[in-house]
Amino acid sequence: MAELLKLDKVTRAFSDGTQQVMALSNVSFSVSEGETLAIVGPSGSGKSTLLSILGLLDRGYKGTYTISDTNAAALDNQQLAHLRNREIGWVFQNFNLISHLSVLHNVVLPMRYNREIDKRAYHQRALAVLDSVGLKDKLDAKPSQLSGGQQQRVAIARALANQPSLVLADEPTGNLDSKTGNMISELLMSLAQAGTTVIIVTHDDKVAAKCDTQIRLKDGTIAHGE
Ligand SMILES: Nc1ncnc2c1ncn2[C@@H]1O[C@H](COP(=O)(O)OP(=O)(O)OP(=O)(O)O)[C@@H](O)[C@H]1O
Repeated sequence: MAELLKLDKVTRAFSDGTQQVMALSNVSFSVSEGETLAIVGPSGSGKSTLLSILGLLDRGYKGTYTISDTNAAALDNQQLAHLRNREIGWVFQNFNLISHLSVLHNVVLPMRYNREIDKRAYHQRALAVLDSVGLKDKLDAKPSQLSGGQQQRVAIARALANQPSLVLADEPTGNLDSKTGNMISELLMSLAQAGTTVIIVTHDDKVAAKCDTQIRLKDGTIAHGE
């Protein structure tokens, strides 16, 4: 499979006023189209920092991040926002659905920021992704009327609305019981079979083991052979 993204010697330092914290040091790896990757490691090892860079939310790093043949550092804020909206879908631990919007309208929302999609196609596309996660019969429900697993499936449908090449999931099973978490991780794995790259930050070894590749961070570097 072709390469989707590549980090080359990515380093991210934060200053707390008196001293520098190296959140990431010289991190290099690449991920292919349709690959599933788990990022694991203890608290403070740099997982969130890495996810922010991969998600084009943080540009304060040194080194090179290339996604879809584009060097992220060469883009201005508007180009970055465009690339983010087109290429990346997010899934969070707490689902982050909009409580006053129906399931259907939560999924339509990201399309409203995508000028490449005709307004007339919104509903049809939302229906198709909701069908693919098994929630076609919950279109008018509000998030609070759904179980945690159903809410996460809506969130996955929303992440897919713009047909991204990359889905970034931050502890997607962290708020779910193990059976529901297993279903959600299987659903995320199935996205990769359709060619979407899936990167999951997780504390759950069972989720990590399902991924093609695991990266273990330790003090901001990739730990090998542990
Ligand atoms: N905005 C910031 N300012 C200062 N230091 C930061 C900032 N963001 C992260 N750090 C530091 O960088 C290091 C890595 O943090 P990060 O949040 O990436 O770890 P993590 O592996 O995601 O942790 P957790 O599992 O607890 O979420 C930590 O030492 C953290 O204190």
